[in-house]
Amino acid sequence: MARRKIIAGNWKMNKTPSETTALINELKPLVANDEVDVVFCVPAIDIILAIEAAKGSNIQIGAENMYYEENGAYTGEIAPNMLTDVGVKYVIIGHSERREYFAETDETVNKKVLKAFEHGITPIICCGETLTQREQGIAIDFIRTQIKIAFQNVSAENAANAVIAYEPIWAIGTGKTATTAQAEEVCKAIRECIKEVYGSDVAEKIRIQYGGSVNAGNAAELFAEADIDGGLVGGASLKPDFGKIVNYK
Ligand SMILES: O=C[C@H](O)COP(=O)(O)O
Repeated sequence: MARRKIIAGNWKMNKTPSETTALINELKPLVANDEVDVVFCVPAIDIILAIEAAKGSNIQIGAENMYYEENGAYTGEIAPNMLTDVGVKYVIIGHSERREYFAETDETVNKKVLKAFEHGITPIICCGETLTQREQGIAIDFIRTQIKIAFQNVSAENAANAVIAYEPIWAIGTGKTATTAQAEEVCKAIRECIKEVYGSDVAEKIRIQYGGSVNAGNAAELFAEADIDGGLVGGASLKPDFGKIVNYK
C-alpha cells in the first residue's frame, strides 16, 4: 500500500515572529508539491503568523510541543485547544531535546499523545536511541519500549493516523546521518512493533519518518525506502534546501 509522504520541518528555537513571515514567504513557492504533506512545526509564538503567511499554500502548520491538561495553573504551557483554535493540525511530541532538557518521559509522551488525539491534532511522536544504546546493540529494544508506552490506550483508529519520527539522537544536528540501511532497519522494526500491537492494517497505514541530518543530498535515498514515509527535518528546514527535500524526486 502506498502511503502519502509527510515531510515536516522542525524549526526548534529559531526564528522570531517577524522572521517567520519572511521565511514562509520565501519557502512557499519552493515547497509547492501536492503529492506530499508539508508541515512546518514552529515555535508557539510564531504559530499565528505562520498560519497567516501559509494561507493559500500547501503548507500546514504544527506546534513543537503541547501540554496534556486542558487548562489551568501550568505556567508557561500551551493547551491543546489554544492550538486548535488557531488551526494547528500537527504537534511534535517527545522530541529527544524535550526528553533531555525538559524532563519528558515515555509516560508524559503517552499523555500528550492521547490528549492530541482527543483534540483532533495529529501527533508526530518522536523516538530514537543514543549512540551508546546503538553501540550496545539495544537500539531496537529501547525504541520498541518507547513506542509501546507512547501508544498505550491509543485506539487502532487513532494509531493508524499517527506519525512516528525515528530520530537517532547521535544523528541530530551533527551532520552524521544514519545510513539508509540503518534508518530503514529501525523504521521497519517500528512498523513491526505497531503490527504486533494493532495488526497489519494499522501498521500499513501509519506513517514513519526519519529525522537526523536530513538534507537535499540524502533525502531521495532515504525516502525511497519501503518503511520511510518522509522526514522530520531540523536545520535544513530553515533554508531554501527544504524545497529540494520536499521535491526530492
Ligand atoms: O526534529 C528534527 C531533528 O531533531 C533533526 O534535526 P537536524 O535535521 O538538524 O539533524
